[in-house]
Amino acid sequence: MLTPRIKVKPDRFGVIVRARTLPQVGLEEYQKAARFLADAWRCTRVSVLPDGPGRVVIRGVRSDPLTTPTEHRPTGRPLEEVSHWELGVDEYAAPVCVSLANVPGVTVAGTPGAGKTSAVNKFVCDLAPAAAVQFVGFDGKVSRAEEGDYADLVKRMFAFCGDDLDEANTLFKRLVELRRRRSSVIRDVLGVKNMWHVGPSRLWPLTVVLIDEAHTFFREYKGGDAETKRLAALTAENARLVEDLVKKGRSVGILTILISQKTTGDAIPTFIRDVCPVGLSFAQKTVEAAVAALGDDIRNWPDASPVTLQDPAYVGVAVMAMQGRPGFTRIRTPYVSDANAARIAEATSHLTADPAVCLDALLDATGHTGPGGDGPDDPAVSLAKP
Ligand SMILES: Nc1ncnc2c1ncn2[C@@H]1O[C@H](COP(=O)(O)OP(=O)(O)OP(=O)(O)O)[C@@H](O)[C@H]1O
Repeated sequence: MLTPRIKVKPDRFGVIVRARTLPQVGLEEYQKAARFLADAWRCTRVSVLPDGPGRVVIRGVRSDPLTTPTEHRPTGRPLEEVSHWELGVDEYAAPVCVSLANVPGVTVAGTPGAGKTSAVNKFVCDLAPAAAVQFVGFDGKVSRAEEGDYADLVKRMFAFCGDDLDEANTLFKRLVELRRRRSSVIRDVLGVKNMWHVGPSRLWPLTVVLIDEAHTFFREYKGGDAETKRLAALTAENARLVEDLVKKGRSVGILTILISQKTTGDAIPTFIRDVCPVGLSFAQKTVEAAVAALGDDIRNWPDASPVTLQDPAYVGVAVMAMQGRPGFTRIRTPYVSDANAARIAEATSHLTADPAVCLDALLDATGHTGPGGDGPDDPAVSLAKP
């Protein structure tokens, strides 16, 4: 009998064990034994992953990281890398981080009270201290910013709009205009076709478009009277404008985050939803809602389905799908209180700037006259390199 030598590191949740494989006992045999190890070690769950050739790392958690609430107190200091979105920890307490570079859209779904607002608070608080990030907010739940979840965050937003469809339409058009201007000048001004090759900067900030209760802005109005027809035309146009932002915004540094209880096709048009590479879902009531939020594949992973997260112990737990990776990750997101979000928004409000104005400044500084500038020059001519 051979007994492998192991190295054990305990932590708050359990143990991390590093071991060598043995003749006829490889990774697969360790993995098959995981559930017996869980019983023997009195762990909630045990996973075995490769740790280089001939080595395995065994993670055993005695208390479940998913049902252990955590709180995050934002520091107010800028992140080293603004494109790193630290979401929380997975079921083995390993940090889960998503790269936002080259991501044009994110969807966040979940039943009321499941933790969406707290997740958005964290996201904004983490990025707000960077001058290279600007935010714009839409909240379909309120008429004015002071009424809702964005009452404090609005201080760090260069524009905000409530449920007024005309106002939303005007603001979406303004953002599409920014997208167009950026697309037409990016090569001349940044010297690259994709902003992520050089990273966001103060004058070319990552522009985060937060659309909460997104269905408000896209819903279909059915009816023959003139007002209903007008609203139907507005929401249809809103959908086309947001489609433009999501389909063409990636390379010019525009990230759209759509938040809605359900992300079924009637709430967020599928031509928008299906081009968002990152999807997060907090608890859901039905399999259909889970499929809308995470794609059809979630049917194949019933243990990870957000339908299983309806117990109050799972408030703040989200399931994530990432394009190009099999399976799903469950994540315990830390709670970020409104008070902390207010503190950070206030402390960083001086960094707020309209990216369109930043673009004007950048064009001026680099001697370009951008489209939409006042100069008599044909923009195509004035932007051409000598
Ligand atoms: N990550 C978390 N960890 C622990 N508790 C949380 C977490 N997120 C939220 N909560 C608790 O749940 C409550 C509701 O959360 P939140 O407002 O984020 O839900 P929501 O999904 O945005 O709801 P709604 O759709 O109604 O806006 C919070 O006040 C807080 O008490």
